[in-house]
Amino acid sequence: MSDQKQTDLIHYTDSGALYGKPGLDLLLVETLHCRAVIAKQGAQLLEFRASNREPLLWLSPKALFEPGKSVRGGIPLCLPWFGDNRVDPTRPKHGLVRAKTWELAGVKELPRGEIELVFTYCHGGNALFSTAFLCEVTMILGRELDLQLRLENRGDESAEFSWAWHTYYAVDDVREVEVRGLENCEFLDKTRGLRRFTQEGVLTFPGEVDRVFENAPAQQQIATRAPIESHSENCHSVIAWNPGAELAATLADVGEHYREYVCVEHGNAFANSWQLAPGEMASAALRLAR
Ligand SMILES: O=P(O)(O)OC[C@H]1O[C@H](O)[C@H](O)[C@@H](O)[C@@H]1O
Repeated sequence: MSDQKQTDLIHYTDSGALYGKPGLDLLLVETLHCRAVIAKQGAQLLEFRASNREPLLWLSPKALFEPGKSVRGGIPLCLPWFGDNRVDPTRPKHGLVRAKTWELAGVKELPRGEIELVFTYCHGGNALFSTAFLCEVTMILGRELDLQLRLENRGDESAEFSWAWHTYYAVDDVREVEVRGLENCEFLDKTRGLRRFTQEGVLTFPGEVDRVFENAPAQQQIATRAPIESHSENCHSVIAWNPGAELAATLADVGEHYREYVCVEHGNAFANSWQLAPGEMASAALRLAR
């Protein structure tokens, strides 16, 4: 692919130019198939919309674009731990990589016109997470969205990694959304001290919902106007979250907008966390379509 083509399809821009809030470097991808915006911080997809389709992702109108802080919306990647750190809860929630600047290691136009972007982040090992690791995220931006994760333990001891693609889907009203594909599955309820329950029927969001499904099925459907299909490979945990009105009012970058999204996150957390030996590599994938 020529450099010219590369610059035609990908624009290097920033959050000041796109959202009127300077702070983060962004990539804007516009092709016949789709439009996407990605922050180099966290390799975080902020927007994705297939041509003539509804936007897949929600980006908060109150989002902040501050270096070192995850942006509210799109698909932040939580890694190397999901949620509170189990050893030391004072460590940042959801791990480290969502607030770090990643390297754009590859850009390719595929034969059918999809754009493939490869981002890498290398952690050297520090007081927050002692094991060194290499993380690679590949995004294939076409009519559908394909995400792939490769994670390698580069340390000299075995370590536990828990992680999730923390996807914020755009919906008309979360109170009318149904998530299908989790019926009869057990979940840990984060709003009730992580006690275990069984999901009776489809999952709905009448108020605050924060549920961790371990050993979850590979496919879900978010039933709303213009339904969303998710298909994962080697992602055994699904986390469903919406804060509801009361909790949202305490989140400066959500507030009254909580009805506009639902999070259905895919990864490997809690009982599904990855234990990787030195030099061991693991991978997973997620395909999303609307
Ligand atoms: O506000 P954040 O750190 O991005 O976390 C947002 C949410 O992420 C996950 O869905 C967790 O299960 C929730 O407990 C958490 O509130």
